[in-house]
Amino acid sequence: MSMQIALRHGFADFTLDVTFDVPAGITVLFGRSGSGKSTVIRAVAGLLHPERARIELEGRVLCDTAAGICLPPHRRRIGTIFQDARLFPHLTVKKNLDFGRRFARRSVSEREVAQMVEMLGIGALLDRRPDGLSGGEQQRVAIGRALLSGAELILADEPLAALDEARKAEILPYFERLRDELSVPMLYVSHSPAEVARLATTVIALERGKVIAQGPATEILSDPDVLPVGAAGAGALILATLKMHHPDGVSELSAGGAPLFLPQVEAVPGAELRLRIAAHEVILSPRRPEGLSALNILSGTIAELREEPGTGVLVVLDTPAGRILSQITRRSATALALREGMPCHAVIKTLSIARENYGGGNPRGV
Ligand SMILES: Nc1ncnc2c1ncn2[C@@H]1O[C@H](COP(=O)(O)OP(=O)(O)OP(=O)(O)O)[C@@H](O)[C@H]1O
Repeated sequence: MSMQIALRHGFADFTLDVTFDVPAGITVLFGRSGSGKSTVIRAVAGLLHPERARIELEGRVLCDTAAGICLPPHRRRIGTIFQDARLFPHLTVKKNLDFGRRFARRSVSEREVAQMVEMLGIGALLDRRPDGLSGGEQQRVAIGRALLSGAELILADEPLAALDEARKAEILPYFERLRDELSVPMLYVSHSPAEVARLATTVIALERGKVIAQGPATEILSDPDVLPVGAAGAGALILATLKMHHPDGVSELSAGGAPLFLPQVEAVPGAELRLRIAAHEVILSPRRPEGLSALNILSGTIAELREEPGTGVLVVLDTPAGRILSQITRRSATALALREGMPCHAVIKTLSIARENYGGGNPRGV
């Protein structure tokens, strides 16, 4: 399953000019406000007629301006999930799901519906109407409706933006399941680094209407050239395997052979997890620290020192667990005489890796 997108469209003060592929899994369009994310979504959905475009989904041409082809939205076989669920208020959850099915291009069996209902945890809601559901529940129904329409691609335009933190935490695992258990690719818009780290298989980073980087999430998020949200949002994404739960409530993981400790992780030993480690949470020490309360020490080599506007320095450390970013002051960098190629140790407090910063599933970008 894949999609190829090449788009060019100009507004008075803005030109979008992008070319990228959407492979299996979740491809996150990531970038600051005004970088062009929604314009891409609208063009792919068929809600905006671009000046020049070629969009192909599974070998089907949805839009080829050179050939005068531009299919209307209802012929694209694309399901869309917006910030607000946009369910029909007068219909029950079951009828809302049936509505998606009615417009499916292929017949969707009762078994498929039952699987989807189970996957999204909405079985108990089927006879209820949308106004009695929480925002997170409504969004899960909207996802079900989009998937049951027989869509070959799901567009998700900031689907969590209108939810509070508790509802976001409730719905993120469902997106993880869709990513890992379904073959339908998803193009997902977000400007939250934590959300990108948790969900993205592939990241397309946009800036002023151009793609500035694209590739597997682990590479793009650890690349100091790609900080669409600014240095303050910098953080690395590393992959780890859960080893065991200790009786004192700490879970032990292994990241590239290096041990890491987190507060009780809700997963079984052997599970693969992705961890986002924010750059401002990482302390550096040229010598291996001893006698600290912090449990996680990753040893590595400084790959790059990058001056940031203001007083900061972003340090890129290569470790067996992957690239780690650390945001420190220029004063600290000078005091520690940090330089590229130097061995260094990253100290990460166990509690600084918050629940919303780790998630399970297929993180390797396949
Ligand atoms: N219909 C329009 N007419 C003129 N300019 C537009 C139009 N739609 C979008 N733009 C401009 O195109 C640029 C990109 O907008 P777009 O909504 O795609 O960005 P975005 O990355 O989705 O932003 P956000 O995260 O705030 O939603 C902005 O400068 C915006 O003002």
